[in-house]
Amino acid sequence: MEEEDDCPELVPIDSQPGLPARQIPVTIITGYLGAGKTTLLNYILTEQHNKRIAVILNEFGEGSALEKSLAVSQAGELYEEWLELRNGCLCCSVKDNGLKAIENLMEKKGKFDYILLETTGLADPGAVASMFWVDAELGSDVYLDGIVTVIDAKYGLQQLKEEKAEGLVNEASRQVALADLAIINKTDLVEEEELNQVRDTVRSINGLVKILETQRSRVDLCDVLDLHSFDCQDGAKLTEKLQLVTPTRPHLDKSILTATFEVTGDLCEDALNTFIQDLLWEKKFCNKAGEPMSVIRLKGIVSFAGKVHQVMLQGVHELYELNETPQLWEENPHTNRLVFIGKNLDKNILQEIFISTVVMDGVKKAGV
Ligand SMILES: Nc1nc2c(ncn2[C@@H]2O[C@H](COP(=O)(O)OP(=O)(O)OP(=O)(O)O)[C@@H](O)[C@H]2O)c(=O)[nH]1
Ligand SMILES: [Zn+2]
Repeated sequence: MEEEDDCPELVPIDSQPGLPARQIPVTIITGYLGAGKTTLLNYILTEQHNKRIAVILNEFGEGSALEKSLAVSQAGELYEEWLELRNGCLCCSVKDNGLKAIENLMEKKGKFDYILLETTGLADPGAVASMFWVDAELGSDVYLDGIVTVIDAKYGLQQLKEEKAEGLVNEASRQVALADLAIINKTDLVEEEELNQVRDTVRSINGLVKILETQRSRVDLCDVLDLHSFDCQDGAKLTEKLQLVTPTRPHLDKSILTATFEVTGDLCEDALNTFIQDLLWEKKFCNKAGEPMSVIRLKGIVSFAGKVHQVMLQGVHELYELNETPQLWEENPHTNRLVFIGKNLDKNILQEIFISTVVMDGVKKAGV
């Protein structure tokens, strides 16, 4: 009974009868060991906002003293329990993987309206992100809002350049490749010159990511929450974003980079699926050196023959989705924009294959 009292009863959000249950946004917080993820979570939880945020600290048991104190100082010995934090935030700490934690959380639906999921420093955020697409049941309750990665301004460069055995991408680079927002933290520890190098390296990997620089992970909450990085409700915004992407140059021969192209015309849907599957699954396309292209993140806006709406393409590792957006095609001819983040990418080769296999007869004129 005591325990019951510890679990705060807040007013359910979905209290209006007749309305469909609202999906809860999930933000994944990644970042190399010690970069400042927990500091960021603590900051978000104590900042003034009117959200009730549930926090999942991955591998809580093995976590740092700071992580423990977050939970312990707020609510005593409770473990895997609901804790009420300042601002009415709720915190659920789990040892388990994120999926189980979110499932548990969803049983408490109505008590929170945002989920922050901290992954361990070495985690591949792609694997965590994928579960939102693969698990249909989970997908109806929550949606992935964005992937945030925290980078240590002092050690980040070293971590991003760390060489791995042939064919492997280091964890820090993978996290940057998948991020929608990169927070370069601990700027107090570096000189301008060093900071510039970190920023340039992050940009060289991911031409799409928004970059912020912080001390003690102090960010504007609106830069972190409600990014809508994966949903297709605002197709116009994504088009705008994709237009701004510039291709990047790798900072090391084998490192990850961003390739992008624009092609006008309507696409054949089946052919696009084949193209994507050949690229993501079969790894059929190679660069000039004969190395297979490997894509970690894929984004795009495409035009299918016979569809008046723009279609959004989202890919994380081997999973991808094509979703119609509410946005109508206004420009004519239709411009397909694709952004690829990965290894061994050759934009020209990709674009040639795309034009010859996916674009329907007609214009077939390449832009950019
Ligand atoms: N100098 C400095 N130290 C910071 C800053 N932000 C965080 N720290 C310190 O860096 C250490 C690691 O921060 P955490 O937030 O625990 O990092 P984390 O990414 O959660 O670490 P793990 O969960 O162990 O991977 C702590 O001692 C923080 O106090 C900063 O901007 N400047
Ligand atoms: Zn942490």
